[in-house]
Parts: sequence; C-alpha cells; structure tokens
Amino acid sequence: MDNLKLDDVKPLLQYSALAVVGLVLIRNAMRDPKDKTPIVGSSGFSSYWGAWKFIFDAPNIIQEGYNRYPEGIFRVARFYHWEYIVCGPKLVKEVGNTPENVLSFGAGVEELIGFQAKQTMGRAIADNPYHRQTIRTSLTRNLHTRFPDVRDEIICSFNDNLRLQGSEWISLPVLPTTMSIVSRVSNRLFVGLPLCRNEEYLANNIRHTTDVVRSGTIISLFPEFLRPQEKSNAKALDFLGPLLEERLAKEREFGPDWDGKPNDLISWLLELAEGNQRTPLDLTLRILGMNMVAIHKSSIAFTHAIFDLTTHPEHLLSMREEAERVVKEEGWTKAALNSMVKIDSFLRESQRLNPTGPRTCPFNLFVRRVVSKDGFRFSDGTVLPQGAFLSIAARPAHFDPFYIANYENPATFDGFRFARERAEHISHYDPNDSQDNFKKHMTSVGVDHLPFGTGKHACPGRFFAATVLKAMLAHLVINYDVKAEVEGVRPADMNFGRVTTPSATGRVLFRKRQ
Ligand code: HEM
Repeated sequence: MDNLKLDDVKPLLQYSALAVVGLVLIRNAMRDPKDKTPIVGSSGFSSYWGAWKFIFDAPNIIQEGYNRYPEGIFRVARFYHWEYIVCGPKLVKEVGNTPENVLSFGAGVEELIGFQAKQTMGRAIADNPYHRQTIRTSLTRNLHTRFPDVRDEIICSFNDNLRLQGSEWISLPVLPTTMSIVSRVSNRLFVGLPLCRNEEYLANNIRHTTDVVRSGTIISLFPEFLRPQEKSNAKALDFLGPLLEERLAKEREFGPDWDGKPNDLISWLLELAEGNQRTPLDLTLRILGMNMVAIHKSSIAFTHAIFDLTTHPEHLLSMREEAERVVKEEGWTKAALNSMVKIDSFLRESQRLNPTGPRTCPFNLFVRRVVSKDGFRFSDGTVLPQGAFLSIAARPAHFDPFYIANYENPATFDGFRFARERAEHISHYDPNDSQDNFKKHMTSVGVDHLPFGTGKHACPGRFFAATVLKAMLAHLVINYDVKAEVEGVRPADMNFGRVTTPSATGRVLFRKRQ
C-alpha cells in the first residue's frame, strides 16, 4: 500500500522537479541585458507576477503599452518567454508583408497558444495542410452556386434552434445557439445532408473545437515538456468514416467525375488528395480541422453582433427595411447580399469593436515567431532575435482616433458608419479610376481594420464567413424580434490570457416578428 502511494506521487515529484529546473533555465534565458525593447508590466523576478496578471488583464496591459508606444514595439512577460507587441500602421504592415520563412504564422500559432498541431491533427496534416487551399479556391468559388443550400440551412437551423411559438418571447443563450446554427450551415457545404443535421456529429465538432481552445489556453501555461498530449478526436471518424468510404469507392469505380458527385468539401478535398491522404482517417482529420477554423470565430462574431444589436436596438428597423427591399428586388442570392450595405456595415463595425482575431482567436491569432536565423529588423531599428514571439495591438488600433484618422467617436458603436462612408464614396466615385474602389466592406482588410488580419496570412475564409453571417443577420432581422434581457445591458466579455470571448452564458430574448 505504502509502495503504491509512493508510485502514485513519483511522477508528480518528477514533474515538479523538472518544472523548477525548467523555470530557472527559462528565466535565465529571458534575462537578456542586450534587449532594449521597453517592458510594459512587471520585469525582473516580478515578471512572474506580470505573466500571471497578463492572464486576467491582457487587454488593459496591451492598451497601456499602446498608449506609451503607439508607433513602436514593447514587450510583455509571459511565463516562458517575452512577447513583443507591435503597434502603428507602418510596423503592422511590415509584419503582414514579411514572408513565412522569416516571420512564421504557423510557428507562432503552434507555440503561443499551446495548439500543438502535430498532436491534435497528426504530423502529416500539419505538415501538408492542403485542405486550407480549398478555402481560397473551391469554397470561395462555389459560394454563389451553393448559396441556396446556405439559405435553406439557415432557415431550418433558426427554426430548430429557436423553436418559437405564437407571440411569446423566449430567452436563449446566444453563443451556444449561434454555434449550433453556424456549425450546421458550414457543414451543409462541408459534408451535406443528412450528416450536417446530425446533432451528435455537430456536438462532437463543437466539443473538439472548444476543447482545443480551452486546453490550448491552459496548456500554454505549462512549459513545453510538461504539456499534456492532445488526442485526436476519433469519434469524428465514426460519423464520417462510412460516408468517406462510400465516396472513395465511387471514385475508384466511376473515376473522379462520376455522375451526381456532390459539390462539397469532400469532393474538393479529393480533387487535391494524393496517396495516403486518400484515406478516411486523413480526410476526417482535415474536415475536423476545417470545422475548427470555420465555426468558432464566425459564431463569436455573430454573438457579438447580436449583443450589439440588442444594446443598440435603433439599428434593427433600418436593417429590416433594407433586407426586405433587397430580397424583393433581387431575391435571396449571394449577389443580393452585396446590396445589403447597412448589414455589411453593422457587422464590420461589430468586428471593429470586438475583434475576434488578432488578440482573441484560438488558432488564427495575428501572431508570428521569428524563424530566420538572423532575426528580424523593423524599419524603426528594433531587432527581434530568432525564436522571438510577436503579435499586433489590434484592439487599441481600432479605437485610436489618430491611427484611424477618419473615425468620428471611435469608441462609440455606430453600426452604419461604413454605410455612410460608402454613400459618400459613391457620390465622389470616378468610374475612370480603376483604383477608386470602396475599401471598407466587411471583407476588406488593411492596417486600420484587423479582425481578419492583414497581409500574407489575411483570413482566406472571410468571404465564406461574410456570406454566412450577412445571410444570417438578414434572416434574423426579417423574421424575428430580438431584445436585451435587461435593457441597455450587454453581457460582459470573458478574458483569459490572450483569449477574449463574448459571454458564453449571455442571453437575449427572441420572438417571432410581430
Ligand atoms: C468572422 C469569422 C472569422 C474571423 C474573424 C477570422 C479571423 C482570422 C484571422 C485574424 C486570421 C489570421 C490572420 C493573420 O495572422 O495575419 C485568420 C486566418 C485564417 N482563417 Fe479565419 N477568420 C474567420 C473565419 C474563418 C473561416 C470561416 C475559415 C474557413 C472556412 C477561416 C480560415 C482561416 C485560415 C485557414 C487561416 C490561416 C491562413 C494562413 O495560414 O495563411 N477563417 N482568420
């Protein structure tokens, strides 16, 4: 019995001893007297305290640094390294435009949030993420053709999730409801009917995503050698395996262009997959990966939009009027969404004030790791050594009246500010100038608007996300009334380290439109 107890605690003692040695070594390595980059928060030994504070107060710490160095670089202590925060349009552009072999997006994401791609998805998939190409190519190209399915799934999933009767108001938690709808709509394009409506399959995708986000955040508190291994989610194979077997068999029997081949993610993947990639397991992990990048942030963005709508309800009737008019004139098409300028503006403004990307997104943070052996030199002379982590102060930039010179009252939610700017632009539009395009659509990226990142890694899924979110918002305002549980009160965001999400339990009231 005594022996058993000793055996029980042995691994814990070994881990603790290793942790202490690791922390001492890492701390020593962190003391680099040559590094003159200013520190915000605590330094020296008390930087442990700074790293701890960062977990609960990152937005304020970054804002403080931004106020002091609005066009420079500062660093904050994390438990095992410094993180360099880049501010100002000039330097942000340099980060966005620098190639992967110098400032690596992949290495930054993998390490900083503890998302060990090789453990979660398998090394083969992390090394050759060809499935991501399908976002830029097939998925985006097929948005027009597949729009009727997007629309159909939006109608059905709103009905099934809201379950409204008569004129009754019901209170629903927004984030889980939104996640369920976005997940169904995305999977209608990924795997089609009936699997996209299978609740267990969808719940498994969502669970996988939230587990990875949660564990990624917690895992990053441990030094690398103590991090628990993420297990691949084998359950997804139970759902997808038979469907994938069937599709592979059809290709073997009738060739790649068989009659009746569905126009979905599975076909788009099979167009690119080679050798071992043409197995149910490999394909399943890629579909799971697509679910992770597609669902989480779109759901967060829509949740913020609903909270903004219920906090600023004066926007509802104008958007309803616009959506009804456009649908009457053009029908429910992808092209008709282009005419919904108020809805586009509202979503862009909601993202401006609640950027889910750069400081908050689970896998697609605007983070980089310096991988070139010579380090990276910014134009202001700051040199970051190989191995350094950096990210962008996006949220402060979105609020800065000097950075974004033409924002009036940048801290105020003004849902139609971009619709007004678009009308202004049209009134001065020069049809002979090919450069004279309006650059503030929901999907437009730039150093002044960072929710989808900017530069080489700007989000390739943003056209899909915008199509789904605009169609969902138009459907919501046409068919439902919505209001805050307590008038004027927006459920508070949650902060944990670099992850900020809208309240997971925040509710609003819905009823059928009266
Ligand atoms: C509102 C929803 C979304 C937001 C706010 C968002 C935001 C972002 C951001 C900030 C980045 C990183 C940019 C950088 O570091 O420079 C990113 C990258 C990425 N996003 Fe999104 N995203 C959204 C939806 C989607 C969807 C629906 C998909 C897939 C269908 C997707 C796929 C990706 C991929 C694959 C990358 C990595 C790009 C690369 O490796 O170069 N995203 N996203």
